[in-house]
Formats: sequence, structure tokens, C-alpha cells
Amino acid sequence: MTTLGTPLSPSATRVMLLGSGELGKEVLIALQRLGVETIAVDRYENAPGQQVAHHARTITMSDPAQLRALIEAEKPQLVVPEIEAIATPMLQQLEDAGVVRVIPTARAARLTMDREGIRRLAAETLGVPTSPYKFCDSLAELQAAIDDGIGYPCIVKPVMSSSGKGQSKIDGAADVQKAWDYAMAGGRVSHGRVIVEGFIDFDYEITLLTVRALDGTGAVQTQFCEPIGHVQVSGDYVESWQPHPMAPVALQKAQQIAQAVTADLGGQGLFGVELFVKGDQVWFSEVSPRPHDTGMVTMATQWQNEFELHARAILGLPVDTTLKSPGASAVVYGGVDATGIVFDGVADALAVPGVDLRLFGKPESFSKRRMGVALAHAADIDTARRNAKEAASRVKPRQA
Ligand SMILES: Nc1ncnc2c1ncn2[C@@H]1O[C@H](COP(=O)(O)OP(=O)(O)OP(=O)(O)O)[C@@H](O)[C@H]1O
Ligand SMILES: NCC(=O)N[C@@H]1O[C@H](COP(=O)([O-])[O-])[C@@H](O)[C@H]1O
Ligand SMILES: [Mg+2]
Repeated sequence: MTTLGTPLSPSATRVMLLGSGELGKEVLIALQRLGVETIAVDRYENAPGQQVAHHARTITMSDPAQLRALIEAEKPQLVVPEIEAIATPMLQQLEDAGVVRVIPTARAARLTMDREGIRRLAAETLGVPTSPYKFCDSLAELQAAIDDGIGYPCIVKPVMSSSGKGQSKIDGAADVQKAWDYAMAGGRVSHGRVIVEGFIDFDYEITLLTVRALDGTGAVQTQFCEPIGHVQVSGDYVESWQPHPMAPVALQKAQQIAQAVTADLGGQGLFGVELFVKGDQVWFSEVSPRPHDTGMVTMATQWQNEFELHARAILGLPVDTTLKSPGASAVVYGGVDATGIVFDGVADALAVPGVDLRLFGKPESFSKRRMGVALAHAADIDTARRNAKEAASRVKPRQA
């Protein structure tokens, strides 16, 4: 699709985002810069991306009938999933029927919406190293899986969740019931199934942004961004930086794993491949077939950030993954449960050298909801991390 149209005219290139949070908002902006007509869909009104798109629609995206009706009514050329909790079998049906193209593919969206799909593909079909794991449908099965080999410590996650929701670490027998109950309460779509994973005692973890885009001849080419290091608290990212220095052997293994997994998922677009590293050992954790939260750092570090890379790749345009500067990102949490909050300290935050800020505009704040991110570029990652964290800490969200 190298011919682009004029938005709001019969020639428009129309793209629908399914999920319009902070990541979708930036994809929508990147698409609009190329004159694409955008439709932002989310589960609630005034989601960040809905505030910048040409059209905003609010539906239950996990409801196949609602999803089908919306796609048939809006007739986008491309449907771009931005969250996991979507009726992906319906996307598959519509793709199979030639109604719409799903990014990167309907199969990739389906396999990655459920931890079981992507984990079995990576570990069992592709033979990529992962933590040991088992899927369980009850507390008794969870206890048995731990006793029969997973052992302590281990990590329990709902099969359908993200940003650490419902995830906890189990250090001993006393934690099992609590972890099960927390997983049952925390999944994005209620689903009585969990994955229990053996705990990997990694030195560090990275996201390897991997882009499948067309080269000049129309063939798909795989390109990698510099590795992004990050820190997660309770399964949610709080800080990321790029480039994360890696031993050549570990980097080569990381790229091989990312190549294998993304090639199998196929299609065009950007993927966030999450990997754990210890010495020269590399384990695959999971993959987002879309921009990644830790990749928000690329807004400060790359000539084409991860959102622009995704937008270009899905439109069949060439991409450039070159690093511009070392940099870092640090999350701004809501800190309060309230709607229509205000942010003090923005000027103080922006006074930190090399810093920029994104406030997502989410209509409702929760104490642990990500409401913004501070970005920093600097001569080295240590300075960038320090400045991003300093800037984030100067932003003070409060009730209006
Ligand atoms: N088996 C494991 N061993 C050690 N740490 C783990 C393991 N699984 C997860 N973690 C830690 O928890 C974090 C979140 O896990 P995971 O990526 O599976 O959750 P998620 O809910 O899908 O998060 P997101 O949507 O933000 O990617 C990881 O980045 C890592 O820090
Ligand atoms: N790790 C996945 C991730 O970061 N996804 C991002 O968070 C939004 C949901 O935020 P919310 O839960 O605050 O509505 C999603 O729409 C996406 O932008
Ligand atoms: Mg993850």
C-alpha cells in the first residue's frame, strides 16, 4: 500500500486502532502525519488516542458482534490491535473473508492475546528457550504444578492480562492461595486460567524492538532497534533506557530469537520482543505484535520512534531504526483515584536538561495507573536515567 489518500475524502487511507491508550495515541499521530484517516476505538470514552483521531468509537472490543459491526460500518483498510483483550477469532474471520487486513496478522493478534498461544508457539514449536511453565485451571492444579517441578520461587499470571495485572511472585507454599486469588481478580477478561513460570534470576531484561517492513523490492526485511533495558515493579514497567549495553553473544542470541518469533508471526509492523539475559544466556519471555510501553523511550532516542516505525511498516513504507542519542523514560503514575486530575510541577520537570514529557490525558486516574511519562536524552544512559526519573518525580498529579 504505497499510495496514500487524502483523509475525509473518498481517496482516504483509513486505519482503525483497536485500543487507543498512550501507545495508540502516538501511532495515531504518526499516521496522521502521513495523511491517514484514523478511527480510534476503545472501551471507554475520551481515551488518549480518541482525543487526536479523526473518529472516536467506544465499544466492548472483546464482544465479537460489536467488533464485526463496527469494522463493517467503518470499512478501514487496516485494523491495528493496540491491546490484547480483543475478540481476535472474529478478526481472524474477517481477515479470512478478505474484509480487512489485521496488523501484523490476525493469527499474531490471536496467539499473543493469550499467554498460552505465544508461549507454546515459542517454546514447543520454535524451540526457543523460555522459563519452565505450566497452565493451570484451579488452585489445586497450580499447587500440583509447583510441587511437580516448577518449584519456588515462581510467578503466576492470568493467561489474559498485561502491565502486570493479576501477576505475583510466589516465594513459598504460604503465598500460593493469595497468588491464585490475585490472578483471578486481575485478568483483563475473566478467565479461570493462569500460567505459572519458574523464576528466571536474570542479570537484566530487555525489549528488542523488531520491525518487519518492506524493502525497496517489496520483500519483508527484519530490522532491529538498539536493545532497551528496563525495570519492572509488580510486573509493570517504571523505567526504560536505550541503548542497553550487551555482550555480543547475548545480543546475537537475542536477535536470533526475535527473528524466529517475529518471522513465524509474520505480517508487517513493529514487535516488542521481551527477553531475559544472564551472562550469555537469553530467554524469551513474551512479545507484543505492536509498540511496547518500554519503547516509549524511543521518542527521545531514535530518528524514527517505535510508533513511526509501526506506522511506516504497516503502510508498506521503508523504515530507519537508527539511534539518535542515548536516552531514558520514567513513568508518571496517577497517585490518586479521581477523574479530571491536574498536574503540578510540569515547568519544574521540563527544566531538567534534555527532558520532555507526555501527559496522556486519561480521563480517570488511579493510584497505579500510568498517566504520563518523562523522557530524557543525554550523552550516556546513566545521566538520561537520572534526569528522566528526576523529571517524573517533579510532576505532581492531584485531584482538581
Ligand atoms: N519467569 C519470570 N522470571 C522472572 N521474572 C519474570 C518472569 N516473568 C515475568 N517476570 C517479570 O515480570 C515482568 C512482567 O511480566 P510479563 O511481561 O509476562 O507481564 P505482562 O503483564 O505481560 O506485562 P506487559 O504487558 O507490561 O508486558 C517481566 O518484565 C519481568 O520483570
Ligand atoms: N503493557 C501494555 C501497555 O502498556 N498498554 C498501553 O496501556 C493502555 C491501557 O492503559 P490503561 O490500563 O491505563 O487503560 C493501552 O491502551 C496501551 O496504550
Ligand atoms: Mg511484558
